[in-house]
Amino acid sequence: MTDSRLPVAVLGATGAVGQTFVRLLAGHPWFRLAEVAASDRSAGKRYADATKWIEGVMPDEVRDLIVTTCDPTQVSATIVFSAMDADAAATVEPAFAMAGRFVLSNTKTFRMTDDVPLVIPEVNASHLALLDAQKAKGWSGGVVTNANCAAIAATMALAPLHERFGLTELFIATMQALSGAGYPGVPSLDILGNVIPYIGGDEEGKIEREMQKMLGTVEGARIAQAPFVVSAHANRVPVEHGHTVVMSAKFRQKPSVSEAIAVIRAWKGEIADLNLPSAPREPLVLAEQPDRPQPRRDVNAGNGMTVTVGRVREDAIFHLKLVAMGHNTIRGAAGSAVLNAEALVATGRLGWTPPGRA
Ligand SMILES: NC(=O)C1=CN([C@@H]2O[C@H](COP(=O)(O)OP(=O)(O)OC[C@H]3O[C@@H](n4cnc5c(N)ncnc54)[C@H](OP(=O)(O)O)[C@@H]3O)[C@@H](O)[C@H]2O)C=CC1
Ligand SMILES: N[C@@H](CC(=O)OP(=O)(O)O)C(=O)O
Repeated sequence: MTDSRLPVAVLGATGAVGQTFVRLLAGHPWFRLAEVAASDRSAGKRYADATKWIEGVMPDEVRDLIVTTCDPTQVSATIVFSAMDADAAATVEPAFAMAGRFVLSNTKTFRMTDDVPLVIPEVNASHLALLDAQKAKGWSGGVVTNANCAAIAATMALAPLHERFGLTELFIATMQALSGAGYPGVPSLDILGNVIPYIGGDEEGKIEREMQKMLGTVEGARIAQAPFVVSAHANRVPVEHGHTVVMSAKFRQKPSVSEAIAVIRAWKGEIADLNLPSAPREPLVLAEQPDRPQPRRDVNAGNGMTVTVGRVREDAIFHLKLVAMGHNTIRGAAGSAVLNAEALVATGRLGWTPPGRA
């Protein structure tokens, strides 16, 4: 039987996020993982030999693929997921876009570039319109990015409140899981029984900048950022998966706790009607119990694509405080990029219709 799914590629396929792509794409109804690429160190090897597989069992269909370099002359897929080292992405991702490919990138490199959309489809699928502006660079493809993993969890929780009440000030402290640091990541003797109040690579700066872009609006060839200020504290904690963010927020119009809860419960987001394969039935869930969300209990909600919110209550300095938690390598990274690709396809930007859709 012929496989009518679209062949796709993963750049940085041997890394921690790359492996999450491989797991999420195994058995995907629209996409078939056909090509894997990584650094010169891995190129030419079988994927199974080049990769130190971290979680579960490596899918059979990828084991014997030969790893190529991250070069558009070596990779033929139109949809290319990028989980590359951020410095290498600076030249590689534009080269793919120039060669007519659509790059769905996890890296920080182009997130804040004016004409590059920074997308959580439920929050701002409309920002994909920026792809039209990228044509001015001579690109026949394009680059779509997803945000920092902690910023994604926070933005999803705040999106319904911002839409209704207008966020003005946000204080946020994160408790970020170890898988966010890649593999082998933080040495065990540094993190066991410990909390590290610092995450390198300007983690706090990314959280303080990226949310305003995601919650902004399209204005021609750029995004008019949402006008709120953020103060972030990022911490590494001994949790395997799941970034927890505790937040205090102030709004143009002060919501009561019950209004805030009602707005969060009612929120479905921008893509509810598109029926995308990776979209969870509920992008946001409000936990009933007073001691949730917790990574151990809630991280796999919606196959890792649901963000769980809890502890919505009054704040004596700001207006409201709340907690949100999401899977950092699924909703915070590879799962979001796959959902972005599904949104691109479903909105007709590839001119390709997936199997089973009219
Ligand atoms: N971990 C997380 O939760 C998140 C990570 N990200 C981002 O995703 C990206 C990948 O992160 P992560 O998987 O943790 O990192 P890893 O270090 O685990 O993996 C990096 C990948 O990039 C490849 N690579 C390194 N240098 C080059 C190069 N010069 N040319 C081509 N490929 C190269 C590596 O290949 P090789 O094996 O051959 O060295 C490997 O496949 C990073 O940009 C990170 O910031 C984003 C959101 C969340
Ligand atoms: N820095 C994040 C993971 C990451 O790579 O973030 P970014 O994609 O913003 O570089 C963490 O440690 O949990």
